[in-house]
Amino acid sequence: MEQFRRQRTTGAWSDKERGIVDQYQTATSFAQPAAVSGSTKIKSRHVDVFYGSAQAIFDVNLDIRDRTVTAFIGPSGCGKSTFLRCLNRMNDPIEGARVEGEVIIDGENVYAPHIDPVQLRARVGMVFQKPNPFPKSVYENVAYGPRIHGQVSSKSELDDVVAEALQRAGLFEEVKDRLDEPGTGLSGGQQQRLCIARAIAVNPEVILMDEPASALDPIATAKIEELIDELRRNYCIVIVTHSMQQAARVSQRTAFFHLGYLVEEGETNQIFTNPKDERTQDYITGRFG
Ligand SMILES: Nc1ncnc2c1ncn2[C@@H]1O[C@H](COP(=O)(O)OP(=O)(O)OP(=O)(O)O)[C@@H](O)[C@H]1O
Repeated sequence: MEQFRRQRTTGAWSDKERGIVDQYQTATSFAQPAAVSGSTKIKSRHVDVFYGSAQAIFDVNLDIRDRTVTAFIGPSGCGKSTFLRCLNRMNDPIEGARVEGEVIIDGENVYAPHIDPVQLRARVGMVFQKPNPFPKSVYENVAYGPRIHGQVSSKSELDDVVAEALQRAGLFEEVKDRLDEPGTGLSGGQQQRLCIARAIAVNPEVILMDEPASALDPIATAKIEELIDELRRNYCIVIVTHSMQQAARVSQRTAFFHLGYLVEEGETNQIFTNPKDERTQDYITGRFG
């Protein structure tokens, strides 16, 4: 614990701040001891985003590691979701939205003219705040992606892909006798795990999660967090969260955004216990947000 008791670079912690930081430390149940050793999967370079004439993201340069959970935190409206959507071109369909700069995944700029956004979104899947299963069966929700992307050649192969995705999403045991029932009939937490299974089924490399547990109760949230911790063994995961405790629990790296700028990025422990920038310090200790 001693390493967490050092002074921050911008001055000594007050007792109140120290208490808050200690809470993050206690909240950190499984993510922190993990190695933060994944190679760089995604690089953003000079990314600006505009909605019409209003600029929402300013010159963001960020390296995101593979097999690591990176949390985006920051006050409401600071641009977390906007920047997350840049990573799989989900801003493209928004009228008036314009992205400048480069997002490079495995050495290739995803904004290059030859990139097909639909194929990109299979490689870089997304899970939203509100679970949004299709109005189809549990099975069809998961089978849809592999089928339209032509990734399977027979029904039995599709059955295997569906079962494996449900297993990886920690849902198979709960739904194996309900595969033909509507996905919308599952509980909120199960629906969110179904959406994660749907994302996994097309064999992505990156999973983006925009506040994936904010509509869920604490038990369902805990299951999603455990699942995220499990999934990072195989995927690059980026999660937007309003909960700093959640960021501390699930992520190994954290990026703090403020007013459209990336203020600071680093190991989650460092961001929460020894931030370099006073704005990060003020945010994590609740001075604004
Ligand atoms: N579709 C849109 N059209 C116009 N402006 C938008 C749009 N989406 C977001 N914005 C603006 O861009 C800025 C960043 O919003 P964004 O939703 O990315 O922030 P955020 O940090 O994710 O916020 P929150 O935590 O409240 O979800 C805000 O000023 C917001 O009003």
